Amino acid sequence: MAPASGHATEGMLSVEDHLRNVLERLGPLQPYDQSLLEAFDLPVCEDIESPIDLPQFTNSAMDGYAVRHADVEGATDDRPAVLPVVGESAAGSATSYALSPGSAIKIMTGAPVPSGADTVIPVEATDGGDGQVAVYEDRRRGAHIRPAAEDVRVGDLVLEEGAILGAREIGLLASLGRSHIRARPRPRVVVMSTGSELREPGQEVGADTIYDGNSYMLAAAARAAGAISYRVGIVPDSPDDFAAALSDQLVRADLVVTSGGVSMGDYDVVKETLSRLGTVDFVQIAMQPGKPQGFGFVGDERTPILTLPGNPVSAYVSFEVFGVPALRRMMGRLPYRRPLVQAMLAEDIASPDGKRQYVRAHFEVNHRGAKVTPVGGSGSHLIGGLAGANALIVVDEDETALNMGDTANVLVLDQNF
Ligand SMILES: Nc1nc2c(c(=O)[nH]1)N[C@H]1C(S)=C(S)[C@@H](COP(=O)(O)OP(=O)(O)OC[C@H]3O[C@@H](n4cnc5c(N)ncnc54)[C@H](O)[C@@H]3O)O[C@H]1N2
Ligand code: MOO
Repeated sequence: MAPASGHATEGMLSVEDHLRNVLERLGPLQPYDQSLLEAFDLPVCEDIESPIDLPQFTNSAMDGYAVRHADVEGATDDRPAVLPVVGESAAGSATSYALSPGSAIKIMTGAPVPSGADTVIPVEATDGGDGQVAVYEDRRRGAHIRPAAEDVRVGDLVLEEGAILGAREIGLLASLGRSHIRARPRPRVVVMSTGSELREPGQEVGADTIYDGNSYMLAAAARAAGAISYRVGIVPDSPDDFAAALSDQLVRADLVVTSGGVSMGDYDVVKETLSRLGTVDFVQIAMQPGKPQGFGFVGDERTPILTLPGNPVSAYVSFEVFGVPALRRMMGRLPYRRPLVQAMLAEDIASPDGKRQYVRAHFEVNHRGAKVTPVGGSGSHLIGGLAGANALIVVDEDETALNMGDTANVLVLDQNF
């Protein structure tokens, strides 16, 4: 075998090239009418114009009495305005009253204001009477009346295509009478871990077996990115088992994510099995961690598949760098990638030339600004250190060192974007 020669990153693709390739080959999923809550946190795929006014009808902001302002003007404790109570308007009661001069109608919060009334006197400013009411305090004309259409008018553009459906947007749509909304489906991600050394949490592990942390981590990371995820039980390092498990899963997958079996070993089952199909490219990326990667399509439906390396930190970082943008592309959610933020570096960092390094770190904002501190070691197996991090420092390909006090680019994990 020829000895390795030339630059350490010769033959490797850059992170940017691989990510571009993934994003170019994926398209957004087809939108459909989803029930409102299903569409939570998804971008809406239509402009929404209001079909109704909000408020729909002029209504009371207080429990009290609907009156004509002229009939109560100047009322005080000593000289109350006494009016006959000629009816009642309660929220949800369809009765429509007209108020004749010199009378009052009892009214509840949210109930339609009778025509002829221009002011609501809260019950606290009266004796609360039924047959007749003594009003002890004046209010300005129009007090406690919520006019029809003061908030939203029929035909107003209330949400633009692409807006994210959060609690407030969903509340508004329901208030406009929308039960369904056009949005892309949440991608269904099937996560598979390969490795004959793996065991399920809860089972016994022996001297040469380990727990399958990756499939749990990646299934959780997919959910955090807004997807639905299904975790498949451990698949041993056998091409037949892997091919069978994969083909069983395709029916429920918009994206398959595997971990393990993509490097140079004798039992690298993912690479071995999928390379034969010719539809998945296995590449080496100039990044650390996360060097061996694969992306392509499998099955009759050409389901996209991301094959991530098995080292836990490599799998996590790879999912953050390639998986999260892939899912956001499928959801039609911009921006595809987590924005970088700048922070003051609290320690020196060395980084390999020609590779982009993702350094586990702790990010905080204090009174002096944003600060980031590397945590744990750099080994790709250090899941304990990974769990202690809340950020990744991104050291560019052409940087071999960053010094304490430098401004570093940081991916702050777990933040909505
Ligand atoms: N000769 C070479 N060896 C390796 C290279 C290389 O270029 N030449 N690359 C190294 C790098 S970098 C990485 S990353 C790993 C990737 O390996 P695989 O994707 O083939 O993964 P495995 O060999 O199956 O496992 C690697 C490591 O991770 C542990 N693992 C795997 N799956 C899980 C899981 N579900 N939960 C927890 N831990 C898991 C596994 O036990 C191994 O320790 O290859 C290097 N080797
Ligand atoms: O790329 Mo591996 O991901 O360095 O451990």
